[in-house]
Amino acid sequence: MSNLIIGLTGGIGSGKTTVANLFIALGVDAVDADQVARDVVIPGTLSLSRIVERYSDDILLATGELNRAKLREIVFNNDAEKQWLNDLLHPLIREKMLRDLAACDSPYCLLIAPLLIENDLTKYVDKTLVVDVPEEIQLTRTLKRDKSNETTIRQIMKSQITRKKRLASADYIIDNTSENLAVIEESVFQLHQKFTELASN
Ligand SMILES: CC(C)(COP(=O)(O)OP(=O)(O)OC[C@H]1O[C@@H](n2cnc3c(N)ncnc32)[C@H](O)[C@@H]1O)[C@@H](O)C(=O)NCCC(=O)NCCS
Ligand SMILES: Nc1ncnc2c1ncn2[C@@H]1O[C@H](COP(=O)(O)OP(=O)(O)OP(=O)(O)O)[C@@H](O)[C@H]1O
Repeated sequence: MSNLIIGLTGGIGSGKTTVANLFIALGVDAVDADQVARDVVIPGTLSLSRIVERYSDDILLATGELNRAKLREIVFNNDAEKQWLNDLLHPLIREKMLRDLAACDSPYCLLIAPLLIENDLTKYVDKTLVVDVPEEIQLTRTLKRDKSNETTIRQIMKSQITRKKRLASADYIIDNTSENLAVIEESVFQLHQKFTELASN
């Protein structure tokens, strides 16, 4: 169990994974809620059967895995379906995430969670680190990365807390606007030293 848990959050496409990978390269253990969300719907799980019951086999890829792109289009364009999926998955995600966090043993560890503030997961962390970029950058980077469309991405952004409220909940902020990775690496390194010191006190 680590001495200190840092909650790393940010809106869709803000750069949570990019920033988290820089901490991981420095030897920091991390639990990624997006990865946990994938783990709880692998073939053979009860949750995947519930999803198939609701949307039929059409929601699966030929491999039997969840067609995530298809479910993304459904839930982020229909609030009731999004609520149904959140109610199904969030308790399972929370349980596995807490188990994985207890197994971390670097001096401090990261909980990477896009909905850290929205889902009141801040109670499980000691400090909140927000990865921040302007909304237009979130949109352009996500569109470039995913085979999605602008309407869906804007819907996802709308279903998350506003940038202003997220920043107001932050103990620390990483500005991820620069496209020069060395700049981001330097911010991460400064924070790593601060967190290592906090964890040793
Ligand atoms: C709908 C799904 C299958 C789409 O999968 P896809 O691979 O396209 O996206 P991925 O899971 O990588 O999520 C991408 C980003 O979308 C945003 N996002 C995902 N789920 C949600 C949600 N329920 N509410 C708001 N934003 C969300 C986050 O910023 C996340 O980082 C997937 O997002 C999902 O299962 N969501 C429900 C579980 C959840 O809330 N996951 C977030 C971590 S707690
Ligand atoms: N500083 C940066 N400069 C240029 N591109 C970046 C930068 N940071 C991240 N990206 C790119 O932007 C996209 C989104 O970044 P990333 O996947 O790290 O965000 P995320 O917050 O984890 O996203 P999601 O919420 O969707 O899981 C990726 O394609 C990534 O390579």
